[in-house]
Amino acid sequence: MSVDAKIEFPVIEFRSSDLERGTNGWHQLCKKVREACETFGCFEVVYDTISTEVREEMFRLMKELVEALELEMSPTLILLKTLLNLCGLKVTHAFGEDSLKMNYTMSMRMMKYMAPPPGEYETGLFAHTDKPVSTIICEDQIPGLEIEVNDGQWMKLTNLSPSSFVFMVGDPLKAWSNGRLKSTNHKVMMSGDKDRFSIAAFIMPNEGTVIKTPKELIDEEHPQLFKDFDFMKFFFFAFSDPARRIDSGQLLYEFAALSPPVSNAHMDK
Ligand SMILES: O=C(O)CCC(=O)C(=O)O
Ligand SMILES: [Fe+2]
Repeated sequence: MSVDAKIEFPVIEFRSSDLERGTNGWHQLCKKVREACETFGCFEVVYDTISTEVREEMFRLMKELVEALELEMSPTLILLKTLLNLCGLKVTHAFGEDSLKMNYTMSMRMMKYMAPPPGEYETGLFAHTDKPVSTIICEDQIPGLEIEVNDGQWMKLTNLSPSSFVFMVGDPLKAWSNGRLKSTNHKVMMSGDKDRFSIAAFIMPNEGTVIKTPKELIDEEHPQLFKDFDFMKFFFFAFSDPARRIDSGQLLYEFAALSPPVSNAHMDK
């Protein structure tokens, strides 16, 4: 909806001839960009070097991938349920209570990790545990993802099949499962001479979702480790300023740890 018909949103054409530094065209372009940024803080970029066909193809493929990932997600949740049961955990009731049922949106992020200088081994993404409920990573066959298997021991995920995704448990799922599911510390390390591209699909529960450990997962042997918490509050906390000083894997404990753990926390609820 247009707010005021008299206000004209700046439209700036980026012609390749004007992109050469120091030319007249370059100076004029700089002036237009500066003015637009001063008045509006944004502007429309007309840049036809990237053809409409390439853009259309990119969005078509992205839609295809999103649909595939959405399909992938439901089997993954079923798999989780099965895994928990196979681990001997008495969770049949918990699921029959729909405790893992939630409404969520999937947000996606595309990443490009630049190849490091020759011969170097460089951090592409610092070590962290994921803050969404779970993540599915799709990479372009250039390895780089590493997971921490023991304290300080990193395992490189190489030789992933071209049709595989990597599923990561996030901190909220770890809290929900009373620590039984592990939210693995992971990072991206770059070596070699190729850039790496990846796409991550994050499961973000809707606002108001409370992460609550089902009572079936709490007993004398497995006291409740985390209090019930609002997912969004945890998410905002994890990306807040004070959280910067805290190790990523510790954030969940800082935010929601019950100290000491409680073996009958849910019993009378
Ligand atoms: O790019 C990757 O392989 C990992 C991305 C990741 O861990 C993240 O975005 O949380
Ligand atoms: Fe991650």
